[in-house]
Amino acid sequence: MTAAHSPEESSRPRYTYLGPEGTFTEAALLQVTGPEVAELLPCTDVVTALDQVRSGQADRAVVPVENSIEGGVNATLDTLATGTGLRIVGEMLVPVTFTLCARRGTALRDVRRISTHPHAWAQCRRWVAEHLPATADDRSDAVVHVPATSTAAAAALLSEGPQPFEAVLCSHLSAVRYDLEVLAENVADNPGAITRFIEVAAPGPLPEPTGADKTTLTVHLPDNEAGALLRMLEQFATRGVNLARIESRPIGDSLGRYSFSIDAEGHLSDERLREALIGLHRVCPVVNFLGSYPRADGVPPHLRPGTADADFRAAREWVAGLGSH
Ligand SMILES: O=C(O)C(=O)C[C@]1(C(=O)O)C=C[C@@H](O)C=C1
Repeated sequence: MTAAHSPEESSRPRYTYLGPEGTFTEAALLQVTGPEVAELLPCTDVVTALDQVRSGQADRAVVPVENSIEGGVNATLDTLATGTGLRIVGEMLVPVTFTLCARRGTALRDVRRISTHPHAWAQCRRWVAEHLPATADDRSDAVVHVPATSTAAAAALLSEGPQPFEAVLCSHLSAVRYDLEVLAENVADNPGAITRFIEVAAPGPLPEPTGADKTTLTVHLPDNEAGALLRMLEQFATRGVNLARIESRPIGDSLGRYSFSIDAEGHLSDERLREALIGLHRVCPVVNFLGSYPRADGVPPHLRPGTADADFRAAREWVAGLGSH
C-alpha cells in the first residue's frame, strides 16, 4: 500500500484497490465512492488489497473478479476462498477497451515489447499480432508481453523513463494521467469486453435484499463419490436457484482436489436460497458463505412456478399442520 495515513483521514472509510491511479479497478471504485468521502489506498496486488481488509487496516477493498473474455481472476477467487474475515457487499461492471501508448516520439513500428497486466494482454493478443506482425520468417521479432502488476503500473513506469518495453496497454485515462503518447485507441480482440469488480468488507450486516441479488459461495465436494457434483448442483436446481457463475479452482493441498466458486441468483433472505444452503450443508463437507449483495445489472431472477418465498412458506405451514388432525 502506498498512500500515507494522516489523522484527519482516519474518520473516513479506507478503501484499498488494485492501483496505482488510473487502473480499471480505480474506475470501478469511483462508482461507489471517491476521494472526497473516502481514503483511497492503492495496492500493488489484489491479495494485499484484500488482506488489508482482513487485518482491519482497511474497511473495504475493490478488486477485479471476472472478465467477459479472460474469465475469473484467480488471485481474487483464491484469496476469498481461503481463510475467513471477508464478505462481498457489492459488484460493479466496467467496460474495458485499451489504449496503446508510449513515450513521446515512439512510432508504432518501433514497438516490439509491450507491458501490461496479464488479463489485459489476454484481451489484446490478436490485435497486437495483426497490427504489429513479426517480420522475420522464424517470428523471432514477434512482439512480446512484459507482465505488469496492473495496466496503470505499466504506464506509470514508462512515464518515469525508458524501460525494457517500448509501449503499454492501459486505459485512456492512464495514458492522459501519465502523459504518454497514444499510438492506438480501442485496442481489443473482442469489442464490448466487460470486467466485473467486487467490493469486499469484513463480516457485518448483509446489504438489504433488492429483489435482484447474488450470493457467492465456495463449496467442496466429498472425495471419490460418484455423482457428488450432480448432487451439489441438485441443491440449487430443485429449489429453482439459477447459477450466474460456477468455476473450479484447485484447493491446493493435493492434485485433483477442487473447490467450486459459485454465484447463485438470490439473497440469503430468499427462502429458495436458504433451502439450497441447507441442502448443500447436508451433502458437501465445506460450504463458505461469501456474501449476498445487489446485482450490478439490476436484473431480477426468472422464478420457476412454486419457487417464490410465499410458495416455500405455504408448503412449510402445510407440513407443520399435517400431524394436528
Ligand atoms: O490493470 C488494471 O487496470 C486492472 O484494473 C486489472 C484488470 C484485471 O485484473 O482484469 C482489470 C480490468 C481489465 O480486464 C484488465 C486488468
